[in-house]
Amino acid sequence: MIEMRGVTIRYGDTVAVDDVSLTLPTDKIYGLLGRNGSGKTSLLSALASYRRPSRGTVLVDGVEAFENPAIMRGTAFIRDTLDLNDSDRVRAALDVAGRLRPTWDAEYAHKLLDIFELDPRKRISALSRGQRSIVGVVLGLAARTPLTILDESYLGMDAVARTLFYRELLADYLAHPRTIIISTHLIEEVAELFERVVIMDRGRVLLHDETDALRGRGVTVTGPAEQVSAFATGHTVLGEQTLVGVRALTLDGRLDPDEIARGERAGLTFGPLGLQDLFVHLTSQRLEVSR
Ligand SMILES: Nc1ncnc2c1ncn2[C@@H]1O[C@H](COP(=O)(O)OP(=O)(O)OP(=O)(O)O)[C@@H](O)[C@H]1O
Repeated sequence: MIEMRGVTIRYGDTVAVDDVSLTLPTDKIYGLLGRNGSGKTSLLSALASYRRPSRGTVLVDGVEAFENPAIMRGTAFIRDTLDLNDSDRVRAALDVAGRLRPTWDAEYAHKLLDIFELDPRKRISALSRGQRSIVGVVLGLAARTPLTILDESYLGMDAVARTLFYRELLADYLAHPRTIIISTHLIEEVAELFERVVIMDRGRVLLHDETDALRGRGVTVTGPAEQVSAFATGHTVLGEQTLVGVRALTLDGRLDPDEIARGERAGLTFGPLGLQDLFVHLTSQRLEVSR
């Protein structure tokens, strides 16, 4: 169990994390979502023992995490800015990681480089942005640490590389269950991987729940604009998209099955609420929804 108790992180006058208490059961994949500047990286730095909170504590299985060598060896914190020696070759960077971590799987690391078609003889300084991200992802996955944190670590990767990454992450997690926390802005793309979702807003945790429970929080209804609007009367609308006469509305809450059946007979289609729609709704005050 990983616990944050009353964690506050300040930079001068800025309160980046504001009195957060959070309990994270282990061996799950978490998605950490939040708008720019909402405090995700700061929160993750405290979870990874990179930063001592201004106030509060982080406990791993009841033990204070900060400056605890065993907990730190068991934590991989991969950020978009990799802390690597630029003159090293990729192979050397992997060797360093292997010496630091008892759980490191060198064979798996090289298998991942093969999958991503990255030559281990390349120098870190010669890598493209996406290739640097691939090195980060390899360092995170092959570490097989009880706590693995990927903080927007795969942003430079192209769509093929990201798909390979999601596939590998899931396969390796199923073979070696551990706690993985992924912070991302590519919500819909990774939503399927998350067992639980934590949403931050202005330094606070707005929501922490199972992904399946969140999906049950709303429904989308799509069809001819007029019919959709008529159907939505009396419901709270969370989001709207209209394109050449077809309207898709996201409605709050579950619908009565009879109501859905009536809507389907009228030519409307229904689907579950997308995580991104819920996120946008919960964290944006400035997006006006028109009807
Ligand atoms: N080293 C720092 N010095 C001063 N302020 C900082 C520092 N790091 C972060 N902040 C501030 O703390 C707040 C939270 O930043 P943080 O990087 O944790 O957010 P984030 O959710 O990770 O953002 P993003 O999605 O843009 O990466 C922001 O207001 C940011 O300006």
